[in-house]
Amino acid sequence: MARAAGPERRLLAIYTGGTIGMRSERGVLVPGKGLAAVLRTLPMFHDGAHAQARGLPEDTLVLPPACPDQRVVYTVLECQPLFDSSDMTITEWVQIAQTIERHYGQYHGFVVIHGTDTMAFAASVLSFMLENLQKTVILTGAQVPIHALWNDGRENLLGALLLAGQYVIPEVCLFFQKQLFRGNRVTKVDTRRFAAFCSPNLPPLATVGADVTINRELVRRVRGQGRLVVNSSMERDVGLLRLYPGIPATLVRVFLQPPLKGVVMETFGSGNGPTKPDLLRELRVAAERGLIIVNCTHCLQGAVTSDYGTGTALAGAGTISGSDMTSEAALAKLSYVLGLPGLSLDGRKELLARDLRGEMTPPAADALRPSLRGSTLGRGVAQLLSLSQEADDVREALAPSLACAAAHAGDLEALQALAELGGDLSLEDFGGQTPLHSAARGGQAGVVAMLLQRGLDVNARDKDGLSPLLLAVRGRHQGVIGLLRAAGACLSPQELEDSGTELCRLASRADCEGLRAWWQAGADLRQPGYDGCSALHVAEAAGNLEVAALLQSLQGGPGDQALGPYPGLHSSSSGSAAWCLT
Ligand SMILES: NC(=O)C[C@H](N)C(=O)O
Repeated sequence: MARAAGPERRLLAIYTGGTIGMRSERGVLVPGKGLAAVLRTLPMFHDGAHAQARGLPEDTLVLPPACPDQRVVYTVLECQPLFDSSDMTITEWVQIAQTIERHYGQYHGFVVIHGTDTMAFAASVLSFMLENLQKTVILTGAQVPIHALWNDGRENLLGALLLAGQYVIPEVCLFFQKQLFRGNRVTKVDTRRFAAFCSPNLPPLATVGADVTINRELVRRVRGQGRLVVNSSMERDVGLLRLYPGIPATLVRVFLQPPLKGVVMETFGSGNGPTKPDLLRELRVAAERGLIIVNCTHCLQGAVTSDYGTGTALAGAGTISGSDMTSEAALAKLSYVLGLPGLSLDGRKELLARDLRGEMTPPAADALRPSLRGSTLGRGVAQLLSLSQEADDVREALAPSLACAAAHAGDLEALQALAELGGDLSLEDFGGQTPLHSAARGGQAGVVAMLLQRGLDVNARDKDGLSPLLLAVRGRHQGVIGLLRAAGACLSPQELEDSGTELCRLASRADCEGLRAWWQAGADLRQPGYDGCSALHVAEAAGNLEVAALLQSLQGGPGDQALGPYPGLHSSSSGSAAWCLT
């Protein structure tokens, strides 16, 4: 974390709605359009003379100077429609994350103007969706509209803009009433007071008074150079169940039914609950069915412990500890972890037990990562994870090779752990291979799907010029070839030209599987070899009728049957028309 350098700091302010811009209509507050126009009239939010002298575009606002040699310049993107945050869901938060992703290169930081009612949920969800964040993202809003005479909106928004403009705090934060909190640690605690939020288990990252005080030791460090990844495939079938004295087991049973995949259970005190056998049985049955139940305390402060028999009984029924997470953070984390492709149930539970974005105080190291201890590779990753922050250089040097090894072995858990560590899964190992090459060579379809979803270059070449597709063809990994082709992989002109000789060799060996793999990758089976003969010539000359028949049936043209969107890869963009930024 550092004070940001440079004479001009550009910010994007994404206005989603909330009280800050609301107007009264027929006696009730509703979202109001035109926040940028209001800000333009307020001297604390816009220095018109400077904007004119600089020739800044019409839609760009500039703050008066906070320090002599730096200006914070910002653009307000107004969402359409605007929301009372009570109406917001993961769909809208995914769109905010994607907006940040689209504009990530153009701006130094981001402010999200949001209603306060669900701001703690929004901040938690965004913190998990935005992986490898290297820029400041601050959510803010108000209890009273900004155009009212006495309001908190001006101070909150100005503070958020100044902090995001002047400091690099690479986290999703929430700024309210002079305090900058880690977004996934907050909860709304007051319906009217300006101090609407608190962060019960983590002190503020910064406080603003006459001076700005940054709690440097609390701010998360950027790990690795990985590019921003937006995890938009969040699981929506998650729920929140608050226990109360005497809650009937039948009610719990109904709540835990499919399609629910994960539930945050708010319990008493330090994670305790009723130990009635019928209730424990319902929990056990659901957990055995694969439902993940995270135990969070309904107390504002403190953590789930194993101090009481009534708490360990819940653990015995298959619930997992949410430590000191807020329910908002636990729900968001559950949605994130369940949305990750290809992980085993144990792998998901392990991620839930681990501190991923600073959302929990890390549990004791020996309680962590049981499944990572299962293999040599997993042990290596577990050791890397436990290295102190000073060992970042070592970690960065080893991560690409470990990622390739994990991809080749199909070890999704180890890969996910590396990604969580800030490891850039698109980095090459010493041979120039990315984990996608290794997974393709190893025929690991699950890993290939996961890496493609993270946007790895499908046509990357290693130091020998080999692509993942060619490696999958050589290994005859049909599932992988299909995934790569659907994501846009194609053989290069040189590979297509060289394929003729290889096809002839396969035909001479009657290797039907190999021929099919080339066809599936888009090769033209009529391509002649070095001597001008095609694979069909070779098969006929050898009298191999089965191979000849196969070639005749396939050689109508390259195998394009796999082309078309790979389900899941592009799904996140669907529905964006329903909510867009103007
Ligand atoms: N203070 C606020 O912003 C409350 C409003 N109902 C909202 O969440 O949008």
